[in-house]
Amino acid sequence: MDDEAIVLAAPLVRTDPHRPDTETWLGRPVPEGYTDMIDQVRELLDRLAGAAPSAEVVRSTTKTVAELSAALAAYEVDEPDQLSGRLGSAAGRAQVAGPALHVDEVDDERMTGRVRFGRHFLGSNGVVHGGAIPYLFDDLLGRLALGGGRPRSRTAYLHVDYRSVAPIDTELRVAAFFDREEGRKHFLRGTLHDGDRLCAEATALFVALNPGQT
Ligand SMILES: CCCCC/C=C\C/C=C\C/C=C\C/C=C\CCCC(=O)SCCNC(=O)CCNC(=O)[C@H](O)C(C)(C)COP(=O)(O)OP(=O)(O)OC[C@H]1O[C@@H](n2cnc3c(N)ncnc32)[C@H](O)[C@@H]1OP(=O)(O)O
Repeated sequence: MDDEAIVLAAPLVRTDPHRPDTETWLGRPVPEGYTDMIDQVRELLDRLAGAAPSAEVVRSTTKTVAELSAALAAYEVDEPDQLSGRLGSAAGRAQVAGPALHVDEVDDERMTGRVRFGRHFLGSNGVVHGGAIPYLFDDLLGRLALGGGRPRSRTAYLHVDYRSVAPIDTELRVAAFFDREEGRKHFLRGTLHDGDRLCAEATALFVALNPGQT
């Protein structure tokens, strides 16, 4: 079984995966508090984006962040052992490059959830940066592409239509649908809503990798 199949086995049930008490990655326990640490880093990125600090605060923050980087550098691991981005049941897979996506319901053909883009993802005028939305869809649709026991696949194209602005600091709804497959080609579609208002929708092709294809 490949790594993705192992990870996805856990979240493919009706669940509220936010802040799981315990989680394992490839049979190993995830350190207690790991997702809390990721949440704090998300908060830090939001605060950083929104702050115009004094020179004194800039100096002390720079020092503190450098110390944190050094502490984590001592625990650097190779890709197979990385936790960030690999925790399928954590918000946003514990990957701060993207927003904290919470999956609420998932089956083989459909996935629904919630997402909140913080200040870190601000473009302008209180609206999410246009580049953050394809990231969200790639992640959302990529997860569903791997569902249902389907083989590993890669995004071949991702088309995003921006229908109306997506506000930051607002809980938005996401949905993903597995539309059809034609051989190795898997066609998926996704939506992002603010209440009843459609903010963006996406269509994507994921191509299943051949055995041994890297
Ligand atoms: C990143 C996550 C890592 C996870 C690690 C482990 C655990 C994590 C836990 C959970 C993970 C959960 C979810 C994952 C979340 C997100 C997923 C993100 C996925 C990505 O973000 S991944 C990076 C971006 N992605 C690329 O980096 C692709 C670069 N590219 C290629 O790697 C090749 O290009 C490939 C493989 C796509 C195809 O190559 P190939 O040689 O295998 O196959 P071929 O070219 O023959 O295409 C076969 C048929 O698809 C048609 N086709 C192909 N491309 C097309 C296009 N653009 N438009 C229209 N049709 C197209 C052909 O026309 C033919 O169609 P036909 O058979 O009908 O002729």
